Amino acid sequence: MHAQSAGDAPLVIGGRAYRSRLLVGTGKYRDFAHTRAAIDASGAEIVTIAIRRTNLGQHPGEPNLLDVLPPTRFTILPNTAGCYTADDAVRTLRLARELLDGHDLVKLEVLGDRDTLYPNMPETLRAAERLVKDGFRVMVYCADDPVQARILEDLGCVAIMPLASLIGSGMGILNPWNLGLIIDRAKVPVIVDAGVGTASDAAIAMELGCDGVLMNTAIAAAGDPVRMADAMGKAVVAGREAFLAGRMPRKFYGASPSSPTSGLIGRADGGGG
Ligand SMILES: CC(=O)[C@@H](O)[C@H](O)COP(=O)(O)O
Repeated sequence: MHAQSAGDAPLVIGGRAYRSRLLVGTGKYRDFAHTRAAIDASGAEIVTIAIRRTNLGQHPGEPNLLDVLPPTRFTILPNTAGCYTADDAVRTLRLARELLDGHDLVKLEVLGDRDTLYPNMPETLRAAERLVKDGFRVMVYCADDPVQARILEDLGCVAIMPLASLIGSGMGILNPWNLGLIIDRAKVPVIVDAGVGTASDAAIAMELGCDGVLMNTAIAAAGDPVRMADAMGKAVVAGREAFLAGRMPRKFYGASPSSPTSGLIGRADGGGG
């Protein structure tokens, strides 16, 4: 387990506190054993599972991911990967609630097209409204649009999850300014979801003030997923520490010597550098 930043509050989502601010996916691994090994190395406590692609008991007799990731140990976050309409997403999460004995913390994603996997925001808003009314605690994958993010929060979503870049692209954070606007306004946790490629991306998300980071491909598709998972866990803690510490002000195109400039031996001009 990667240490929580000293003196930091836990991440609270839907009324439950977590020490780790790294959330991970479960897809794209060679087998369930590798999935578990990488998740253990990441220190993540919340793991998201694509209900349409993973057996959680809907296919009796086949390997069940819950045997490898027991809900007694992990918070299971069913997600609607592969859903393109609000109807599909709502139906999928109702199935998940049945399979998981009434579990109601879910990740909503309604995709807009098969090339970009960009969120379809009108359908996402429709689904979020229905799910919240139906008693779900909804964490929602969304565009990095501050207005849409605020509408989702007003609808009652428990976490806002803007993309860093396209799902599976590993392109990192393409619009830190929009993320900053979302973070400044949100009263629920903001968790960057999708597009993280390497540890520095995760650290930057946390330095920006995100409450957490969700990722899958950067770990599962790494040369050594267990090692990358460990690196991601450390990066999230390091980024959070830097955010809490408060970065120095930037000096755009203005240097400032890092050593004293007065009283230098044998120099009348102060030197510097
Ligand atoms: C696992 C999951 O929920 C994905 O839909 C998510 O958006 C992660 O994206 P990356 O694979 O780019 O990390």
